[in-house]
Amino acid sequence: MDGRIELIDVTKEYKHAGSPPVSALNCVNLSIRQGEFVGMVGLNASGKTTLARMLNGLILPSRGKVLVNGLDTADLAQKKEIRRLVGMVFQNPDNQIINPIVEEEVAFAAENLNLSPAEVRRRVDWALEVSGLADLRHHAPQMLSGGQKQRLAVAAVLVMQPSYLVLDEPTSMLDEDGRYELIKTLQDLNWHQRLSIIMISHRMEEVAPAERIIVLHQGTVYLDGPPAEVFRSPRFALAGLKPPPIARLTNNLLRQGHQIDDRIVTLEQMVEFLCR
Ligand SMILES: Nc1ncnc2c1ncn2[C@@H]1O[C@H](COP(=O)(O)OP(=O)(O)OP(=O)(O)O)[C@@H](O)[C@H]1O
Repeated sequence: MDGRIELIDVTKEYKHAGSPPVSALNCVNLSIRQGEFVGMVGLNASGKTTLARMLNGLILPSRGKVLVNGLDTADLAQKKEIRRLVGMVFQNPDNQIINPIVEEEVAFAAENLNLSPAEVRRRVDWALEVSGLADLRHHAPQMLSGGQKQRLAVAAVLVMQPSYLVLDEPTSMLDEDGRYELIKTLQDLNWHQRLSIIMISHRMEEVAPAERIIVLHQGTVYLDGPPAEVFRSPRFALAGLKPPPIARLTNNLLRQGHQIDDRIVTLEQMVEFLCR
């Protein structure tokens, strides 16, 4: 049976002595299948980071349950396996990299899994290859560009052979080239390795290639569906969000009566359509 992450009636309240509780998530129900590419968007403070960190048990629900392939994130005995199944990549790669050489950084996580040296080597070679870093394996991480560092953070998670990769605004510190390379790497991992990608971003053009977009608004799942439907929904604007330029172009053309595939939301899809 295919795996999935399930959130069942999940509520999260942050409590600090002396202040009223802050409600970050309200009764969220979600199911993310293994192999899906999900973009998660929403205004500041809508609950995205809280939800992302719940997916591998970094944050536990105040009420409700999070199940990863059936394992409860609140069950301490499952913590190690859940952290292996659900890899996390954060905003700033500099905060995640601790080893002086690229391949040592990638090997580090695998060495903690009690694998044979041959298996560690095999996984490191594979992770560097699929992250496009094979030629940089002997470099010092601080010599890498922002985009390369972020792909190193991805490679360091991949050696654990996760089923899900959760990325919290991974491109926010990258330039355009770095963003493009990272998104391309994530798409390849999703297509070729069937790795689930769950990516938070403020840039709609980055989540447009996903197969599903989840919009969080005031701690609830406000919209959930294929990108074209989500971007066209009146609720998308009500959540304070603006579709990416190509989705707006497609909608304008449709409104003017042009014959165009209404699912087009990315530049690549538009180019393919026009060249057909
Ligand atoms: N550790 C915490 N203690 C108290 N309140 C918190 C804590 N972490 C988050 N919050 C509050 O929970 C709500 C949701 O925050 P969260 O960081 O999950 O939102 P977000 O959508 O990721 O925001 P952003 O886009 O700004 O990163 C906000 O009101 C935030 O202030």
